[in-house]
Formats: sequence, structure tokens, C-alpha cells
Amino acid sequence: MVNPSMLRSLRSAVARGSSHLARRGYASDAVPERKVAVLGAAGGIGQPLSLLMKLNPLVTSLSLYDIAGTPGVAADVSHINTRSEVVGYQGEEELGKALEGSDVVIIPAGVPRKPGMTRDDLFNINAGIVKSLCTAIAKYCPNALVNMISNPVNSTVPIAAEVFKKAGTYNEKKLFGVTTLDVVRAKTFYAGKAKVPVAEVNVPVVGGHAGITILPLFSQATPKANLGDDDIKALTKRTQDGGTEVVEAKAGKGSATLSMAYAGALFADACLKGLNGVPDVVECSFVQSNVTELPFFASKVRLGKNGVEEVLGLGPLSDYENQGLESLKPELKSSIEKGINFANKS
Ligand SMILES: NC(=O)c1ccc[n+]([C@@H]2O[C@H](COP(=O)([O-])OP(=O)(O)OC[C@H]3O[C@@H](n4cnc5c(N)ncnc54)[C@H](O)[C@@H]3O)[C@@H](O)[C@H]2O)c1
Ligand SMILES: O=C(O)C[C@H](O)C(=O)O
Repeated sequence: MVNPSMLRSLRSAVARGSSHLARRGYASDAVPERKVAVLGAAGGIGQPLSLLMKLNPLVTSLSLYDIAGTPGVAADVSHINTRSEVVGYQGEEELGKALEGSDVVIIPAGVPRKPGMTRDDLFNINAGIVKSLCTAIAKYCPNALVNMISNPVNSTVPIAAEVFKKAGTYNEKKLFGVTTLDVVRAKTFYAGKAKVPVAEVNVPVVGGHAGITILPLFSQATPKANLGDDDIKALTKRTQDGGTEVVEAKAGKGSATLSMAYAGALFADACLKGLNGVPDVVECSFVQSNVTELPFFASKVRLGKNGVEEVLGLGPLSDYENQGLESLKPELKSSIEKGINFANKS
């Protein structure tokens, strides 16, 4: 059932798109043509994400791919009276056509967690799925921006990088691990605790996308609030465990899908704005990075016409955040190496 907050999210997604077009001073048909492909479009994330991308006026062609179920999803979404043409593709033999000409490829394909599992427990199944999808991306749309949602993101992004390197198509500016849901959660939880309007809140979240590798920087949160150390610790823990909170509440029926679709749509919209030359588009994402000694790291990233324009630094950290940063490095390093080794062995 659609609840009021989902409706508000949908309305604001539409409003953001239209007000963006109005601000830029052109009618929707003057915006560049952009093809977005969703791989895993029939899944729990894929369906609402497809809906939200259909609502995005920056998209002209929406390509919905899955191993099964996409004709129905595509037929359904295609009846919505917005700008993009929708085509569904089903099965591996249609993957090439689904990808050809894509500007942005969003990947929510793969299995979700059940209670008691870590994201790394998904590696054995999802690593192979991501590898084969990225092999096809290298072949059919090597210049696309890739938004990786499939878990474990800390390993699937390095897998994608290795696949693209082997194919000779790797461009570090075009590969993104989607960590936007961590930012969405940090903003929501902070607004609740600090009693400030959630729409005004900004909180960077850095590191990776699993447990303690998720490091929200509440010392940089705005609007400023006078929260004590215990509050900051509790907010940090809740943000790090946000995914598990949903997995447990769904009790075996998967992980976050609706909030993830919202977060994935926000991040894809930022990528499209960057491609279209909108200035100062900044989002957190897990990308190739020199911010720490680790080869991939999530931090604020400025998006532009070629993808990543600039990976921004961490800014001043509190002692608590500095400790968190040092504690997350060994786990993040080993998840990255696991991905690299998998891609190079198999
Ligand atoms: N990055 C994040 O913040 C974040 C948040 C939530 C979930 N996730 C991850 O997203 C993934 C998907 O979650 P979900 O809840 O949508 O799962 P789901 O099982 O509901 O849907 C996954 C979809 O992927 C499809 N799929 C499987 N193999 C495929 C292939 N080779 N090619 C194309 N499609 C394929 C399935 O048919 C299914 O429709 C999981 O790995 C989950 O852990 C990430
Ligand atoms: O927690 C999960 O397994 C899914 C996702 O990574 C999330 O953060 O919700």
C-alpha cells in the first residue's frame, strides 16, 4: 500500500525534476536525450526505481532489463504520461540491446540479505552476477556511468573496475558505488534527534557501505545542533545498522527496497545533472580515491560532464570520527581485495 511518505517522495521527485528544468530555462524537449538502463528492473528495488526514473524528466529512454519479469514491469511503467520511452528486455540474449547507447546504467541485480546475514554473505552469488553484467557493459556501452547498488558494494565496485580494466574500458570517473541510502538515513535520523527540518539537513557519509565501514560525519552536519557524545554515538550506530534494521523488520522478505529506490533515483538524477552540465552537483559515493590509502573510498564527489569531476576530501573530523576512520580501514581493505581477487581469478 502506498503511504503518505511514499507519496511525498514521489511528488518531490517529480517536483525536483520539473523545477530543475524550469531553473535551467528550457522546455523538457530541449533537454539532452539520455538513456538510462536499470539491470535487475523486476526486483524489489528495480520496480520502484524504474517508476522513479520514469518520473525523471531528464530521462528520454528507459531500458528495463532483468532475467525475467521485465515485459510486465515495462508495460506497466510505460503507461505513465512522462517524457521517456520505456522498453523491457528479458534474458541474457536481450542484454546487449538493453545496454546499447546508455548514458547511465543502474545495477540493483542480485540477491538481498535475510536476517542474520552480512552483506558479505551475498558475495558468492552477487559477485558472479555483477561480473557478467559488467562484461556486457564493457562491450555494449563502455562510456556509460555505472551506478552499482548490488551488495556487497565494498567488493562489487572493485569487481566492476577489474572487469572494465581487463576489457580496456575502465574509466575511474565513471564507476560509482551507490551509498546514497546511508546519507538519506543519516539525514533522517539526525533531523529526528536534532529536531531540525529534515529537508534542510546535510550530513556527509564516508568510507564504505557495510557496518562499521559506513562512517557518518555528524560533526559536519548542518544545521548545527548541540548534540552530546552519546547522541552522536547512537546516531552513528543507527546509521551503520540501518540496513540491518530493515532486514530484521522485513523478517526474511528481503532488505531495503523503497528507500533504496528513492536513494538510487536521487543519485542517478545527480549523475544526469552532471552529464548535462549543471554546476556544483555534489553527492557522496564509493569511488576510486586518493582520499585515504585505500584504492576505493566513499566521500563527497563533484559530478560533471564526464562523471567524477573531483573527489573531495574528508574535511575536519572529530576524534570519534578519526577513530571510526582508522577502525574501518582493515575491513574495507579486505572487502576491496576480495573483489579484486575474485575478478582476476575467475
Ligand atoms: N547499495 C545499497 O545501499 C543497497 C540497498 C538495498 C539493497 N541493496 C542490494 O541490492 C540488491 C538487490 O536487492 P533487491 O531487494 O532488489 O533484490 P530482489 O531479489 O528483490 O531483486 C533482484 C533482481 O535482480 C534480478 N537478477 C538476478 N540476477 C540477474 C542478472 N544476472 N541480470 C539481471 N537481473 C538479475 C532478479 O531477477 C531480481 O528481479 C541486493 O544485492 C541488495 O543487497 C543495496
Ligand atoms: O542492508 C542491506 O543488506 C541492504 C542495503 O545495503 C541497505 O543498506 O539497506
